[in-house]
Amino acid sequence: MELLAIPVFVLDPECRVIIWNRACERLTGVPATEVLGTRDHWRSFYDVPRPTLADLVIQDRTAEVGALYQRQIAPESSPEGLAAENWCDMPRAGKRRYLAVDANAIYTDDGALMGVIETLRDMTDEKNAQIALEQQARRDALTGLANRRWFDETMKSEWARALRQKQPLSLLMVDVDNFKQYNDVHGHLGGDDCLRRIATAVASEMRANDLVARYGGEEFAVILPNQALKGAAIVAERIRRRVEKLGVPHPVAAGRHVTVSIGAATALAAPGMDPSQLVAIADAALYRAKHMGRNRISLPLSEAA
Ligand SMILES: Nc1nc2c(ncn2[C@@H]2O[C@H](COP(=O)(O)OP(=O)(O)OP(=O)(O)O)[C@@H](O)[C@H]2O)c(=O)[nH]1
Repeated sequence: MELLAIPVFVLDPECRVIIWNRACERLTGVPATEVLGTRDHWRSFYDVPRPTLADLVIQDRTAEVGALYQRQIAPESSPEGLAAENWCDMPRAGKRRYLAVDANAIYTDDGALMGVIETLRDMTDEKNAQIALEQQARRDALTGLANRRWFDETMKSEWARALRQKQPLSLLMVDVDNFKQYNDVHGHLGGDDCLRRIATAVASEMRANDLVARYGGEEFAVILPNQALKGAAIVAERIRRRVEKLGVPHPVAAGRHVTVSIGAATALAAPGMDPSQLVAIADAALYRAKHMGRNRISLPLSEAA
């Protein structure tokens, strides 16, 4: 076991380390001499005290795996023990790692527990590749912003959160003005370039919890969690000005520059309502902003000054 290429450690029935092989030393950056005979093995994997999978098997706490691990592998694939995957802090190795872990009990001939063997597989590269793929599938290819699917998912989860926390949820619909004429003069590729510049400008005005998405065509949507209408109007006006200041020449617009119109909406989520109503209210406000002459923001009718 010492020379196995796979990282392995073994705990005795009192959860003390009795084997910590070389590959485990390499993975964790912790020499065997430091952990053998101790119950400190968790320190090699986590910043805060918590059981490893082997501890859960020994202590018959298998019901806790779901809460403690990112992913539990179905028991059928590991009938003798437990299998799970988790992000580990790896304090001594200095680099977070995604580990696939198996923990299997070893018994004496007369059925007494001798210990539990835990094997570890570093799956960080595979996990990162999977995350990158998932992220890519949620982004709009032209602008790199969240795509419509990500927008819909976020609206749903933020709506549920707003309902739970009794916090307002705001939404901005941002639409490029007279974009058809821009395309007509600069061609579709020129239009694409303009959309990218606007996307970057809108995204630069956002805070960490906000989500900017390409809603479709030349329309963007901005989700502002925990934001009341007053704050949403301030963000909207900042975005409007930011785009105007880009100074992208427009062949026919009144100010000769590309501008956006923005409709804002805010709701205190209530049971029986759904996020599509917020989209409809913001869309109606956007329509009014267009109707009033473009390059402006508009609030829901009941809130407008
Ligand atoms: N270049 C480019 N153009 C797009 C894209 N998606 C939509 N468009 C164009 O955006 C234009 C939108 O035109 P309209 O809906 O008439 O709106 P508009 O000309 O912006 O007028 P208002 O919204 O009323 O100010 C159309 O010409 C679409 O072809 C895209 O991905 N790239």
